[in-house]
Amino acid sequence: MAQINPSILSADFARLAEEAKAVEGADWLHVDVMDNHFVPNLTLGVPIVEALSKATDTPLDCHLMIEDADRWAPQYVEAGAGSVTFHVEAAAAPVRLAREIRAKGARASMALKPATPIEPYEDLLPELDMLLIMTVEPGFGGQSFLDIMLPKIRRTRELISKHGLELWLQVDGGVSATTIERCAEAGADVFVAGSAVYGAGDPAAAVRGLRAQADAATARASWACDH
Ligand SMILES: O=C(CO)[C@@H](O)[C@H](O)COP(=O)(O)O
Repeated sequence: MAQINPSILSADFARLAEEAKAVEGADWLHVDVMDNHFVPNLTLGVPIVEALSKATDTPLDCHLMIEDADRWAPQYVEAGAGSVTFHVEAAAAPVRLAREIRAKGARASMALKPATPIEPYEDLLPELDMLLIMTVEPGFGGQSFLDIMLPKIRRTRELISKHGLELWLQVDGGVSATTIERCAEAGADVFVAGSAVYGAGDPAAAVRGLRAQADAATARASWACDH
């Protein structure tokens, strides 16, 4: 079944605990950590992740858009994240870092900006629990989905199948009722949605609607048949 991870970047930061509860029923809560260096925006850090992990039963999927990921990522596991995503562009030693995240008890995930190809990282895939393909330039919610990322999603799904991996394939940026089916058909199975969830009148219903659309699209997709 498709997983839907609401991004709290689109939530009301003054009411984070309530906003987390508003999407209970989602698979994970996506937490965007930005340092104003790796991306031109600044959000939150370890203390808020620690507080959020106590405020909700939904596991936290922390997406680190920060420099010096090797130093900081393990601290997010200690703060209570169940999954930690670092950007390959910001990690000096991605294999060592993925192993450290797993050894500390979280799922290890690596993200690629739109201009970063997947092919140089094929041999790293067995070290990961999830691969995140950014479908916008990281930094802000509410941007338009980049259709030109669909071939990268397809190629990544082929690599996952070729190696027989259980790796989850996440997409993030501009995912909505109008784009989620294309992502699912291309091979994504984990969907981050910010404005499409928190901009809806009923965020929990928006999660259910997106999941139903993604499941229907996956059922039609050829990649899912040999899964
Ligand atoms: O990481 C990011 C942006 O850098 C995302 O998680 C956005 O927060 C998604 O927001 P929408 O595009 O779904 O509004």
